[in-house]
Amino acid sequence: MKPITLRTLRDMKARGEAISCLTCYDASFSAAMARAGVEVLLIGDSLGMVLQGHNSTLPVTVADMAYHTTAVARGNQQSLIMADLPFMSYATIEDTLANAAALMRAGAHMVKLEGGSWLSDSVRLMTQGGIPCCVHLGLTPQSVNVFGGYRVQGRDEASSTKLLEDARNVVAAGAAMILLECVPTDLAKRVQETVDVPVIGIGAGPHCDGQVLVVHDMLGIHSGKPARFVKNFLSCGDGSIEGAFRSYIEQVKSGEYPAPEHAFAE
Ligand SMILES: Nc1nc(=O)c2c([nH]1)NC[C@@H]1CN(c3ccc(C(=O)N[C@@H](CCC(=O)O)C(=O)O)cc3)CN21
Ligand SMILES: CC(C)C(=O)C(=O)O
Ligand SMILES: [Mg+2]
Repeated sequence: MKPITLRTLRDMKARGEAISCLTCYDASFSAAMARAGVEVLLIGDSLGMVLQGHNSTLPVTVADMAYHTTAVARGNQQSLIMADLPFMSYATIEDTLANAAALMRAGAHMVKLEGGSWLSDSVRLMTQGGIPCCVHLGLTPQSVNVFGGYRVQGRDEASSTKLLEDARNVVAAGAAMILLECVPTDLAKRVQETVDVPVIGIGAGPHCDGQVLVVHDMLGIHSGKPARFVKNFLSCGDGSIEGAFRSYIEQVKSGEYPAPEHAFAE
């Protein structure tokens, strides 16, 4: 099998084949996801919550991200590996370039940052320097204290217009992918139609070019009430973990997931 690249993903968007993405933090899960055929593995800063036990992603460091990225990269040669730049590691251009470079040296093929139009200069410089970028819009968990909780974003006219503008601007600056978290289904559809790069969604409805979930969530490991977009795929397959990954890929590609109950209608 040929390794998945950004070209593969752009071709998938063009022919309407949904892209599957899961978070991944270690070599064993990386190998299992590659065997199942998950196209994109995200070393998410959600590891601060699901691995480290913090109640937000803010304590995660670049060293933490690099450590897990190294492990995931060793686990497989097939999937596209994307790593989150953690909280406050991209507040200045100098920090952004140095920290993104550290994640690329650790084995990432691209990095993801949370924000909007203000990231344009960083995105342009990283892309020019050889670091493809995904910009995460909507519910950006590193801003939980600004939002006052994990709330759906882009629900009113002003914020949905701004989100669409942000998507246009970062793509014009060179962003190779957009990730939309917890936004109304219709807004995600407008973004997907507007930009010519793949749009991956979580709690963003069925019209995105692909879907992502935190692996712990889709295997049924969560404390308390899971978010609306979470579905347990361990109980969908043959009971094995690789079976859960295969069920996830199948349901993302067939459109069975996400169903309306996993999305925000408005
Ligand atoms: N295990 C885990 N799964 C995740 O998806 C995840 C993390 N951790 N950590 C980092 C962020 C935090 N995320 C979250 C956390 C909570 C909600 C949540 O409770 N959302 C409400 C929406 C409430 C509203 O209507 O505004 C929901 O019901 O889904 C969403 C995303 C997504 N990320
Ligand atoms: C939830 C996904 C999109 C993420 O950013 C993470 O796992 O950190
Ligand atoms: Mg993240």
